[in-house]
Order: sequence, then C-alpha cells, then structure tokens
Amino acid sequence: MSGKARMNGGARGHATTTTTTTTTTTRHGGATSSVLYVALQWVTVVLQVMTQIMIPLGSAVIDLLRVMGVWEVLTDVITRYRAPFVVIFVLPLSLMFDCAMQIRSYIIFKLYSAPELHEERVLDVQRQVALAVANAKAGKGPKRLCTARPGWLSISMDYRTYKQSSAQISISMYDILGEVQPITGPGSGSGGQETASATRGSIWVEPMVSMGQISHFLNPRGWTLPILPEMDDLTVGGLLMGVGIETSCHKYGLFSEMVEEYEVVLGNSERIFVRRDNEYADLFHALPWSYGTLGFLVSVKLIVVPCKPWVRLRYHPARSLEKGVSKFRALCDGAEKPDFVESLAFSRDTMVVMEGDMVDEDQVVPGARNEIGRFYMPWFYKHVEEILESGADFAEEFVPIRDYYHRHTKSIFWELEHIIPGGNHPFFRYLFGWLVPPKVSFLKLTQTEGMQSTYESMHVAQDFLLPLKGLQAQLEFLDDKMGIYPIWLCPHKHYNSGGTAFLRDPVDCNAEDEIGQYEMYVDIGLYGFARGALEKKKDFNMKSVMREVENYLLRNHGFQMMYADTYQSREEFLQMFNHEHYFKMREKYHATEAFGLIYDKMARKHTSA
Ligand SMILES: NC(=O)C1=CN([C@@H]2O[C@H](COP(=O)(O)OP(=O)(O)OC[C@H]3O[C@@H](n4cnc5c(N)ncnc54)[C@H](OP(=O)(O)O)[C@@H]3O)[C@@H](O)[C@H]2O)C=CC1
Ligand SMILES: C=C(/C=C/[C@@H](C)[C@H]1CC[C@H]2C3=CC=C4C[C@@H](O)CC[C@]4(C)[C@H]3CC[C@]12C)C(C)C
Repeated sequence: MSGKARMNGGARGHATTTTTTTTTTTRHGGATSSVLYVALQWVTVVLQVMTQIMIPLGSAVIDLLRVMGVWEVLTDVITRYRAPFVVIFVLPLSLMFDCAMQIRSYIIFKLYSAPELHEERVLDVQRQVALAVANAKAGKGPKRLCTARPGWLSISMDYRTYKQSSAQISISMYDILGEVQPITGPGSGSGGQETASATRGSIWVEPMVSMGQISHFLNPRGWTLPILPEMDDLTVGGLLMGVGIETSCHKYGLFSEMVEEYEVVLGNSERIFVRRDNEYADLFHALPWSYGTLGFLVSVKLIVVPCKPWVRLRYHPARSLEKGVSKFRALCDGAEKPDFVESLAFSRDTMVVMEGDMVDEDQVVPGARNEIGRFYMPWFYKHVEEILESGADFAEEFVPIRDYYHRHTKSIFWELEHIIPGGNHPFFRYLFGWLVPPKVSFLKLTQTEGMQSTYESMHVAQDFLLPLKGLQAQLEFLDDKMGIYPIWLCPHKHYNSGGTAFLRDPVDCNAEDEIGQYEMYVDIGLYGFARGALEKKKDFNMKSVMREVENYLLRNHGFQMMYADTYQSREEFLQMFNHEHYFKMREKYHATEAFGLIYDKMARKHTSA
C-alpha cells in the first residue's frame, strides 16, 4: 500500500495476522521517495544519537569525573543549586530536543513518508521479537522482552531498571499515520451515550506519538481526542498499555475506552489487529493496564471527536469540604454533563470545582478571554488559587482549547515550584517563561543520587482511583496521612470490562451505558512533599504511610496508578488487580514465556524505606 493510499484511510486493520515471513507491500516509488527516505533516516539517526549514544558517553564522562574526584563536588553543587542548574542547562536542552522532534514530525508528515515506512517498522519489530525469543530459548539472551524506550524518558519517577536485564525491542514509531477519517451517524464508535449521535472520526497513530504532537495535529483541523491527557510528553503506547486519564473521563471512561483497534506484535512475533468485535476481542480488554506484558503495540486506531476552539471555564470556589464535594459530584452525576470536570483542593476545607464546555468563537465574551497557555501567563493552579482567595463564589473565563488541554503542563502540575522556586514570578515568566517546562525526562536524567533519595523518602507522586461516592471520607483520610496540597481531582467512568485492573466486585457498578456497566470513580492525584516531611524528616515514614494508604485502597475498592511506586506485596497487588483474565490471555497469546509479570516489572526496588 502506498503512503498516499494510507493517508486517505487505506485498508489498515481488519486484517487477521501476519508473521515475520510476510513480505511487505510497501512501495518506495522513484527518486523523490529515496531522497525523502534518506532525509528521514538522517533526522532519525540524529535523534537516536542524542538519546542512545549520548547516554553511554555521559556515563563514561561521569566515570572519568569520579576517578578524578570531581564528581562528588559536582553533584553536590547540582543538588544545592538545582534551580540555576535547571534554568541554565535543562531548560535550553529541553527546548532543543522538542524543536528537533517537531522538525522531524514536520518533515515526515509533509513528505508523506511515514505511513509508507510503517509496514517496514512493524516487520522490524517482528524480526527483533523472533530473534530475541530464539536467543532466549537457546540460552543466549535475556528471557524477558520489553520496549527499548530508555527508563529516564518515561513519565514516572522510576528509572525502569528491569530493562537492563531484559531483551529490549526498539519501537521507533513516532508518527501519525494519516489524516482523520470521519465517520458519521449514530453508533459510529464505541464511546459513551453523550456523543453517540455526533460525528466522529478515527485516526491511526504509532505508539511513540505524544499528546503534544496529537493536539498540535488535531486541534487546528477541528478534531480532538475525546480524552487528551494533558502532559505534552505522554505517549500513546504508555497511556494505553498503562493508564490514561483526563477531565473528560466522566463522559467517556479511561483513555483506552476510545480505541477502535490495536495493532499488536505478540510474543511469538505474530502481528494481529485487535478489536472489540473480532476474534481477538478477549485481548482487547486485557491490554490496558498490562504495562507491556502481553505484546508490543505497533499502532492504534483512536476515536476522535469534533472540537471547538474555546473552552468556557466556570470556577466554583468552595470553602467547606462538604460543599466542594457535593458540587463536584453533582457535575459528574448530573444528566447534562459538562465536557470537562476537575477540582483542585487547596486545603482540607477549600477547593475550586471547575466545569468546562467547548464553545465556538462567537460565544466567547471578549472581556473574559484568558489565554493561559502564553508563556508569560501565571501558572494555572496559581490562577485558580487566586480566584479562591479573591472571595468570589463564581468566575467564568474563555480559554483556547489547546491551552486548556495543557493547562498543567507548564508548571508540571505544581512540581515546578519545588524545582524552580519563584518560577511563577512575573520577572521569571517574562524572561524565561518561553523555555518552560523542563522535560520530565531531563529532570530525571540530571537528578543526583542525593535528590533521588530525598524524593523517594519524602516526595509523593501518586494517583489513587477510588469510588466517587466516598470522596469526602477519602480526602479526610489522605489529609490525615499526607497533607499534600493542591490535590488533583478528576472523575472517570470505571467500566467493569473484565481485564486486569477492572472492578473486583460487579456489585460496585451502579450504572450502565452503551459500553457497559460502570461505577463513577475519582482519581485523587497527590504530587508533592508530604506535610512537614522536609522540615521534620523523622516524623514522616514514606513506607509506613504508603502501606496504610494502600490498605485503605484495598478496603475501599481503590486502585493505584502503576507509573507510581507501589509498596504492596505480590499478594496484595494480585488482590487489587484482578489477574484472572490476564493470566488466561498471557497463556493464549504467547506472552507467558516472552514477557514478565506486571508486578515484577512495576514494583520498584526502593533505595530507601
Ligand atoms: N494524565 C495521565 O493519564 C497521566 C498518566 N501518566 C502515566 O504515565 C505512563 C505513560 O508514560 P509514558 O512515558 O508515555 O510511557 P512509559 O514509557 O512509562 O510506558 C508505560 C508502560 O507502557 C508500556 N509500553 C509503552 N509503549 C509500549 C508499546 N509500544 N508496546 C507495549 N508496551 C508499551 C511500557 O512497557 P516497557 O516497560 O516495556 O517499556 C510501560 O510498561 C502511563 O502508565 C500513565 O499511567 C503519567 C502522567 C499523567
Ligand atoms: C499521573 C498523573 C500525573 C503525574 C505527574 C504529576 C507525575 C508523573 C511523573 C512525575 C515526576 C517524574 C520525575 C520527576 C523528576 C524529579 O526530579 C522531580 C519530580 C518529577 C518532575 C515528578 C513530578 C510529578 C510527575 C510529573 C495524573 C495526571 C494522572
């Protein structure tokens, strides 16, 4: 199939299987294609050099500095003066990396070369898997497979050390594989009731495509993902094989509910297309939350919906927990659901509940525009806090859609304040705001051992998914145990779909829609240093507090998002996440031998208690 054909929605998917012996149907017609191909390879090589060669080179330099006795001094300086270090080195590097990625995407998309190369890339993954499995069988290589995405690149606190002892499969797949294919009429997708009659579309993307890339691509074309997790660098593969959530999940469910079709390479190197309604339907529900332990995702067909250019954002400050929780619940459970619902709790008694609706240009009230994404504008959560502190009971603003989606990106939720204190000061914003945010991956890469152990023992980055009906008690409990603010509250439909991390007990489900039975859940996001942890180090014991919280989750039908540290034992983990279907799928789809178990991959080896 030619690249052009696929750009026009060529017949991807719906096929059954291909194995590594399948010959590719890709055409590279003429000299232009060859030139484009070489150009593309060049950009790819440059990026690979940046990510793959620079790291070992960096390690070699570090070793040399250690031998020279300079390393300790240097890390001490970086630890003490992290803010200037980040501003001088990490911010410009982050910008350069992003620019390189954008240029690459632009070249690839303009030249239409990427879709043409997709088939080749899939074959390459199949070949790598076949070789790694054969090596493992012959006792010549590691037994377990994982992606070769370096651990420092992943949006988590963890460095993914299991990768060192696994066979790493390179999945260099960063491309949007064509234009949106509109689908019209009711029942055109598999989403919630609210949009069933609206026009929908779909788009094929590769797994390393990031949320920033997608919103840049879709929003100007009048489309959006129904659920667009807000950090620019999150990848489609990570969000689908892990968990993805955003403030529209109270309508649609989690990120994976908006998938039409997965293209997967299994542990026996076979390539299959997995849909809710084909012969692989049983695998469809097991892939989310499987953390790359059932197969490799090589592309996916995502549902897209029309979007409007602005979001009318309504702020409801609440000065008691009861009032805040009841407003939040009313917005999630009401018949007329807003497009977006979110709440930021600033203390035990104060929160601002927000509802957003997409609107057209002509509905925007000129005096109420707020382009919060501009580099010199205040960090979003600070702006929300100001509304709370102003004493107002209500505020309304109009925010450009892309600014809304990425509203917490610039300040990395509220984490940047710990890294660059004063980063929200107007002086800093006007001078350096255009360089912000630093890439999470580069922050990880430049984190010294001292910083790492401080973060591990005192800093929480956790998302707890719990039934919405218990929100008030949950917030009181977490305030007692951790006292971290702001808290991010994001509602979502939690479907009883039958896979790993789905509801333990069907009695939990009190509602039903087109997709199935669900319970309204809330993601409680805690990011920051626990109350008093930095000041009174001895009073805060991360491990014992987290054990209490995890037990609370178990008792209250909650889940922990696994990008975060877990302190659970294997037995507890198996209790929290229903593995029955997952084990069957591992057996049936050749994963048992090829991939490790979720717990073994994700449970972190803590360096401190
Ligand atoms: N708003 C949100 O929803 C947010 C979500 N997150 C979390 O961050 C994570 C995403 O971060 P990101 O850096 O993008 O992803 P990661 O690199 O962290 O990958 C997450 C998991 O997905 C697996 N995975 C990724 N790509 C593939 C693939 N092509 N085939 C098979 N498995 C794959 C990885 O497997 P392997 O171990 O083999 O590499 C890994 O286990 C998610 O787990 C999510 O929960 C974080 C912030 C916000
Ligand atoms: C899952 C959600 C959001 C999560 C983010 C807020 C956190 C995910 C990964 C976290 C971080 C990774 C590494 C870091 C390096 C450290 O030196 C500083 C802290 C941090 C930047 C840290 C900060 C929080 C995260 C970005 C929700 C939205 C579902």
